[in-house]
Amino acid sequence: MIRFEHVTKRYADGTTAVDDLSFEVAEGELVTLVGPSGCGKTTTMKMVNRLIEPTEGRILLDGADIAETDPVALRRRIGYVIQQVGLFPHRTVLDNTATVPHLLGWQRKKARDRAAELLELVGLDPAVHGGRYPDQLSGGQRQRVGVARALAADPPVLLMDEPFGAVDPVVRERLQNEFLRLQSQVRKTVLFVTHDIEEAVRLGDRIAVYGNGRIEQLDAPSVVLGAPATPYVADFVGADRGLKRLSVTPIERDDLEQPPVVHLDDLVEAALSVLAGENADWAVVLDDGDKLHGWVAADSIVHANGGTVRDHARRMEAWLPVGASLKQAFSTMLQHDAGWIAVLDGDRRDHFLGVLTPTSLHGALRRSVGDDARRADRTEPPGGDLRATAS
Ligand SMILES: Nc1ncnc2c1ncn2[C@@H]1O[C@H](COP(=O)(O)OP(=O)(O)OP(=O)(O)O)[C@@H](O)[C@H]1O
Repeated sequence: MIRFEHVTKRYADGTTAVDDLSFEVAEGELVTLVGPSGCGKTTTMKMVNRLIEPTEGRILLDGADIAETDPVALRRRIGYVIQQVGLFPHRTVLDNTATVPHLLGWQRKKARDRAAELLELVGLDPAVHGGRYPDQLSGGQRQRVGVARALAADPPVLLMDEPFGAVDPVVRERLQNEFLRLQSQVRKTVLFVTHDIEEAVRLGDRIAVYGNGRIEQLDAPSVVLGAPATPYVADFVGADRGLKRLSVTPIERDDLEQPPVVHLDDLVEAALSVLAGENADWAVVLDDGDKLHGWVAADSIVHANGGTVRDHARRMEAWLPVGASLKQAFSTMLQHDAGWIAVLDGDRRDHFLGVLTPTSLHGALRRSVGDDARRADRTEPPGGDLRATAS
């Protein structure tokens, strides 16, 4: 969808801001550009909407060279969100949001309806906020309007330059989560500039780690964190990259352990024989519908005088749906002071799939490094020479 072919930008004073850059962003993909200040991220982004012209190379949008497209027409196909939102102070939030539809000549009612729809989508009530002026909003709300405005004409491409950089960390995390939810609905092709590795990892389908005008590595976040391509990348992502990996690695079914399972109405003797057969100290307890109830310990039933598991089972509150992150798994273990957590089928609520222990959690983390490295190999853009160049 967006393709950079050997793009170089040298400014008049001789600074090479971007150096022979070749990479591709697929349709519907969100690529974060991350790196220290001055490494060429913004220059890369501004070349896409022709606020800056490359010195060499070309950029293709849907296969067409953007140098041959009228810049104004081009920019109408590209939503642009920046840190200093740039809302018009004397226009209402609704009118600000409808800016591009107005420019495109939409009828007033259609443009305002679309703006109201977009405000709802970014979590602002048009009836409450639509008539306000930008200075009557919080910083986080202004950023949301910036996102709504960029999406108003439904552009296929979004460029976002540190859009959440000016708000405090709590609001920032909320905006990031909202944006992820939004992106899962609208599936735009997004280039997102940030200097914050946490943000890059959280948002990006892939992240491009910049160093001095070049991309040092372009891969899925878990690969960048698990297998940094160069010492520079390893240093940039930080010594705690293992911890960061936890938040981008989902629990998969194959990660789970299968302890013995008994049911609430099983007789105690039957449960004991299951436990003995598997040489286990405890078993997961399910109800009639195979939904998680809790667990039962061998030593709590070994001296029981008849009865069923129901009389001895304990409830288990530490559970997560499959697909939740390993970070959530770890955090749930700590929160419940539990040595394991139950993993349930997210689609069939409460349907028990298996358990995750610290050992299997570690296994999952190691498994995903290999998986992602293989996946990254398969998703190389066509044409071997178009790989992001590692210096
Ligand atoms: N108009 C200009 N003339 C000369 N040099 C420039 C110009 N604009 C940017 N540069 C230089 O180009 C390099 C890349 O700048 P760019 O703004 O792309 O970096 P960045 O990675 O986005 O940085 P930041 O995170 O600080 O915004 C820097 O060395 C910068 O000083």
